[in-house]
Amino acid sequence: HDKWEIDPQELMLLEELGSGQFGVVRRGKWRGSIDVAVKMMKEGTMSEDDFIEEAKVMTKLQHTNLVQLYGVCSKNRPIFIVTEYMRHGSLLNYLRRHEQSLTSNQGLLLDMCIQVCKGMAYLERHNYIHRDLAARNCLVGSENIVKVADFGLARYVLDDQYTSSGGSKFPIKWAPPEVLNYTRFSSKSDVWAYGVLMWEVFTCGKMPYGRLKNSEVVEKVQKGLILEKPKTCYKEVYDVMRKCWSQLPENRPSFRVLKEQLIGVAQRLLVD
Ligand SMILES: Cn1cc(-c2ccnc(-n3ncc4cc(C(C)(C)C)cc(F)c4c3=O)c2CO)cc(Nc2ccncn2)c1=O
Repeated sequence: HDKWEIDPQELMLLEELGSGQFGVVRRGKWRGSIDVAVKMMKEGTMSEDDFIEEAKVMTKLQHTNLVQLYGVCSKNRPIFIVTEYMRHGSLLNYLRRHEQSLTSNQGLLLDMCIQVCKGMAYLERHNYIHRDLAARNCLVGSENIVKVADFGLARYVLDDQYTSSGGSKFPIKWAPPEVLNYTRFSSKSDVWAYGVLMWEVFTCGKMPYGRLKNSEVVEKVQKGLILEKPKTCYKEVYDVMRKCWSQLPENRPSFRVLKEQLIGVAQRLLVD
């Protein structure tokens, strides 16, 4: 019996949560009581057989700061991807909606960054690359818990506007030089994206590089321009962001090291 295969008859579909890269996502109940989110994969958006194979691995990735994949309904079309439900939606929307109360709460902003870092350190330990880490791809649950979502799914997107670095949907503003030039993804390219995510958190959801066009961002990033320090951000926190934006991947810290550094900063800042 394939543990990762979910019987659709055990699912009750409720309201729509939004439509992501692959089509409509709805809230649901699994086996009567478990809150889930169900992605109903629009035909032609994903290389489904490859994903179904990978789902066996993904269901084994379990951490409090990762949105848990419960399984898939792959026996009929469209396939369903069933995950844990996070009641407050994307971190990006959460930051923008709560800007007033968050700007004065550096401790909470830093805690959110540390939670994402813990989830990413777990993926790094399992040699798992996210490929599209950003505040829009993290989710918020009860008691300000933050989890990383949709890790690894970028590999199965069929839309080449998203997959090729020249495409209109490629996340240029979260990409390091080696990804812009050679689409060379690694945990160190996830670290660069994590630095941009920290900037998003401390600006409560501003767009990185403002209204600069993607082509202008590519040019500036390759010249070594980096995002400016957010107004409400301690210098020690900005120093950590800057390390994530080292031009060379080997000069960026690992998520394991980042986690220790950020916890250290939190202890120093929150004692005073
Ligand atoms: C698990 N989950 C998923 C979503 C939800 C809803 C719609 N689209 C998405 N998204 N968003 C982004 C996304 C991105 C990708 C890349 C391959 C990385 C590009 C692949 C996806 F498959 C998705 C997806 O499905 C999500 C994220 O997977 C919303 C939740 N919760 C709420 C709660 C209240 N209001 C709105 N959403 C929730 O708990």
